[in-house]
Amino acid sequence: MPVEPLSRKEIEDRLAQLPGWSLDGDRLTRSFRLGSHFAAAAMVVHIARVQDELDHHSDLTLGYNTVSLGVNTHSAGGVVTEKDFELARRVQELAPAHGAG
Ligand SMILES: C[C@H](O)[C@H](O)[C@H]1CNC2=NC(N)=NC(=O)C2=N1
Repeated sequence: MPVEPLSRKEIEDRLAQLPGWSLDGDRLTRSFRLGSHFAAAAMVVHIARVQDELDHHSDLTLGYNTVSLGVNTHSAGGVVTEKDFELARRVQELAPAHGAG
């Protein structure tokens, strides 16, 4: 089933439930700060597993004590869809276990 682009209002309504996430152009983005570089690397692996499960993948960047994501839906023309929010919610759920804020 094709995924449809979300309207600006639909995106803003969903962002209101996702602290720390924002719309940067046509991508949902968020950065997390962690207690160590190794903790950040572990969170990247955890996110990678979820992304494979969802078959939906962000640009996922490991920095010094940071993890950053940017995601949109290529198959919908590189815009934000419900699939991006599904991934963002899953990342929000796993973040506390990594001490990520
Ligand atoms: C074949 C596979 O389902 C597609 O390439 C998936 C994989 N992961 C994806 N990730 C993202 N962010 N957008 C997509 O359109 C997408 N498509």
